[in-house]
Amino acid sequence: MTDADLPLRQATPDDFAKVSALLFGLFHRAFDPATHDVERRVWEPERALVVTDGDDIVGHAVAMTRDLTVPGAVLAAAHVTGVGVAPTHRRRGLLTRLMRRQFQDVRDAGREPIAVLWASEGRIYPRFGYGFASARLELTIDAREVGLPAATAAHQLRAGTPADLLAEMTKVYDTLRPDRPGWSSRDEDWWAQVLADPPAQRRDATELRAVVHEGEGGLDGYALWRSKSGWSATGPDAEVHVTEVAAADPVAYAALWRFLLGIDLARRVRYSFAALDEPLLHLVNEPQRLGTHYSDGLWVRLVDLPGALSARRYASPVDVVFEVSDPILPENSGRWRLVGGTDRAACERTSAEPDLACGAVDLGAAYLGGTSLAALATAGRVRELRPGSLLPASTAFGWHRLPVAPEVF
Ligand SMILES: CC(=O)SCCNC(=O)CCNC(=O)[C@H](O)C(C)(C)COP(=O)(O)OP(=O)(O)OC[C@H]1O[C@@H](n2cnc3c(N)ncnc32)[C@H](O)[C@@H]1OP(=O)(O)O
Repeated sequence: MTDADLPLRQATPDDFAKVSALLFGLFHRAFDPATHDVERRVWEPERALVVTDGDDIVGHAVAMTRDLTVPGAVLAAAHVTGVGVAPTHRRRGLLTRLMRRQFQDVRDAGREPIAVLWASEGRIYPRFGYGFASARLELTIDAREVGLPAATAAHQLRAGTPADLLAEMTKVYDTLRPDRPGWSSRDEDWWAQVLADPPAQRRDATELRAVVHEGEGGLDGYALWRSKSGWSATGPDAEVHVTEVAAADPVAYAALWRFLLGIDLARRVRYSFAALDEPLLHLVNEPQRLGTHYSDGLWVRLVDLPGALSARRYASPVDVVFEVSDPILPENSGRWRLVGGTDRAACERTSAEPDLACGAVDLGAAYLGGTSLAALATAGRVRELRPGSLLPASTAFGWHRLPVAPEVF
């Protein structure tokens, strides 16, 4: 039997043990029962695909059912994860088969116009039409070298375990989510995944801790963090590892960061999910000492191109014709006229002369408003066919807030 003939099928609940063993191995993680259990809670067998070779599972990919906030809208989006092919079967086209079938399934279900993922390596997914759509800043903050303005309003911080404060955190998250491109919906199981804190993954740091903020109007922010003890020849040298900060207003945002940066005995604060337009850059008195490092984020695939382009909103009026190429999903190829603005959008096939030419991969990259069409044009990926059409389209695809995903899924 050649690899092209190996059976590819929808998973069953009983497949999870083998899928889990495959993924632990591929991602170079020692098996950990606690992680296995929490991953099982979010795994969706009916949306998982496996390739088998005899009794072995040698390939896997799953699409999780979650919503994603995009500019001006909250959309159903296939959250693709757990992609892997056994080292014994790599580079023989199994991933290609899994991706094609997954797109077909998503298209057939007709519910999700886009798919989204975190890529283990940037080289893997552009060939399948995924564009690099959001980036993030990883911060290593020199806590004693940055100052924040003093508090100006009455407020209160309440600390507890994540389990104790889950209801409060869920409330804040769901209130903020509709206006935060890159945030994914979290049901009870996803919160369990986000808060899962297996000792095997703590890397010598403490358990996860939570703090919520209450301002004059009540609950309006929270942070999740852990810390790692450290002593140097000159004294205390602990680190605070912040995993999430969410705040509904500037008072809560400043108060949470004042708390995190002021924890006694700590000298560094690490945070890996800052947006490229992170407000902290403008709050502290020494942004250089935030120790910013540019890093990756979400990759977006327009599975149903007209459905996706008409589902988001645009920062300014746009009326543009794209000539799109999409070798993997030819249904998306051809000329599309997009007319939209801040309150509505429509995208339809047209025979009109095109203004811009690009791949579906480039519209995926631009979709969340984090990668500009102008930058893609400078990189030679988007071509301006009608002079003057690029800048208004590029402005329209932007948004008032840059996308950032608060968690790796
Ligand atoms: C959303 C997520 O889950 S991200 C996690 C992705 N998984 C991992 O990184 C785990 C370790 N790696 C793997 O499991 C596998 O190597 C995979 C899944 C990345 C690739 O699976 P394969 O079955 O080997 O891929 P497949 O044979 O279909 O390759 C298709 C093409 O992509 C290329 N390709 C695949 N993986 C890579 C890679 N890691 N780097 C560069 N090119 C790659 C292949 O060379 C091939 O190119 P070609 O068509 O020009 O010959």
